[in-house]
Amino acid sequence: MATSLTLIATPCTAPRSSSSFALAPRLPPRCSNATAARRRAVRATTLQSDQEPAGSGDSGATTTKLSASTSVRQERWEGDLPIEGCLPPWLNGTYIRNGPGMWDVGEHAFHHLFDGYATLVRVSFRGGGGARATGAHRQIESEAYRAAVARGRPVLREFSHCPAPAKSLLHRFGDLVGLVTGAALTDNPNSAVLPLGDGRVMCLTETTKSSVLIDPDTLETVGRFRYTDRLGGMVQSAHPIVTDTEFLTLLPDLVRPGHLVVRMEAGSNERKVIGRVDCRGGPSPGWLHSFAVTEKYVVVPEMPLRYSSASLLTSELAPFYAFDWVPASGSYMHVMCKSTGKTVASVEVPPFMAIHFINAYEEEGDEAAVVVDCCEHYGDPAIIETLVLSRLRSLRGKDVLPNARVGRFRIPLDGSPFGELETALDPEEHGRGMDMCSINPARLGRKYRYAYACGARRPCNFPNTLTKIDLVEKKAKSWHEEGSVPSEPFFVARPGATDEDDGVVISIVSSDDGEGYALVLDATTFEEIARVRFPYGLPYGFHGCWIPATEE
Ligand SMILES: CC(=O)/C=C/C=C(C)/C=C/C1=C(C)CCCC1(C)C
Ligand SMILES: CC(/C=C/C=O)=C\C=C\C=O
Ligand SMILES: [Fe+2]
Repeated sequence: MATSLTLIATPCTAPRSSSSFALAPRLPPRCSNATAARRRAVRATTLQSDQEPAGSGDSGATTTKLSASTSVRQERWEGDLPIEGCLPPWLNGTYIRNGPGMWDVGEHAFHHLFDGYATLVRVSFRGGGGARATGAHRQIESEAYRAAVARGRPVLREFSHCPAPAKSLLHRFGDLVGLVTGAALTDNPNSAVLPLGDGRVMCLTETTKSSVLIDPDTLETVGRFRYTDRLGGMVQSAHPIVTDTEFLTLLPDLVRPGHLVVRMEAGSNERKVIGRVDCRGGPSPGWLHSFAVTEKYVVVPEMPLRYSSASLLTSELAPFYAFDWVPASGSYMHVMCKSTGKTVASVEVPPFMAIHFINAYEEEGDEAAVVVDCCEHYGDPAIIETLVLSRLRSLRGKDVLPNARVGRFRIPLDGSPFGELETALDPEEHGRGMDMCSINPARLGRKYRYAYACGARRPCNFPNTLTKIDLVEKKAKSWHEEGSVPSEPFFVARPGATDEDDGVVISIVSSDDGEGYALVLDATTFEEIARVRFPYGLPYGFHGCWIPATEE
């Protein structure tokens, strides 16, 4: 059983003490900004790293006291963070990362990585002469989280967890209503965190009700994001595409298999339909965690891992939780014009399995096409099972991470019925592991050269490197530290930069020896330039965002 760490009810700024954790002198002393004052760590008063496990469940193996998949319940922590190395003078702003940091509640231990209650980690950087970093860590107070803490068990349906059916007939009727209306589904927004064009910051996952606003400074949960339209639907992409002016997302239609492509203007709460794509395979839409856009088009993927209507209606788990693997139903890619809502291409493609799309762009000329890149798992849904917590905890060091690659689709725009899928670079370049990607946002929807992702240094059971992929030279550079699990490498451009890789990459690392720190890599060289340590280990998390500081 993995240990769970509970850091509850800590004051906003907990008592400060001298740092008692090692600051490894990995970087030249002349470059260190970690003055004595800044070395002061803020220790949460209730830190109990040797606390007994909170649940018994199926999490399996014995582990070290803190690892990436150890639950850390942190109601609120804020403090100064010591910096090792040099923050670039221009790095002024806030990085926030979302993810499932709490997989145990009461006696209940969750089964899958995607089940955990949403946990935010913030690092605010002020680079240059008076460099400073402050951090924060807080649970998102979703209805699912609050109910689970109050009852000592999950009450709503999570990714791999269905609450037991009610015993009485009357309550069974209540269950049915919950299933049909979606009220029984989680609102635990543990996937992405997105600054909207109007300054609001949204966290979300794949249920529509999971869209929640947070305060980026205090990490406080502001409240549910209420869509004022009447589009309904229970499910959404966990990765809307957000720019300064708009928010684009897909709403799978589970009744009449298809997807609504919708747009919401910055400042609005009303989504408007751009168009609808009908699914080609059945019996239901393919799982849609993320999608891609080009400058003119929205690309809607349809893969053979499909929502299981039976599971959703009965609250019983399907072979892949809420999904069925239906290879015979085929794989397709659809391309919709953003301005007309017309589907301009709908092609059959080789079988694929992708959770995250990297980017897409248009190729003009005689052979006009849309090129779409994704983290592709060789058309095998086994990656879902790889992310079961007991496997993550018990198989560390075993080479059981399924192979993945940068999959590149070419979707012809001339009416041809088939699209191609090829491997964009030799997967050995990134250890045959590939997921949790980002790009320079200035290249969104345009031809691009670099992607940042988590790759593998084998043997491993989970991606354990930060990798910069050069899609032109077909090469990769990696950062790796034994026993460390880094989260998605998030690219932040230097203000005024023109080169695509002029900036830094930020990731939060959870290490086996119980450390948690934000790592800052030079995006060009992919060398470490700074790390900023938290006073205790942090659980693994998914996706991040960057909010530039406003001029003082
Ligand atoms: C964290 C991540 O990558 C994915 C999370 C997905 C979730 C929480 C999916 C939840 C769902 C249900 C609870 C039932 C309905 C279907 C579905 C949206 C998959
Ligand atoms: C951790 C993960 C997906 C997270 C969802 O947002 C996928 C990891 C895949 C491993 O290669
Ligand atoms: Fe994701």
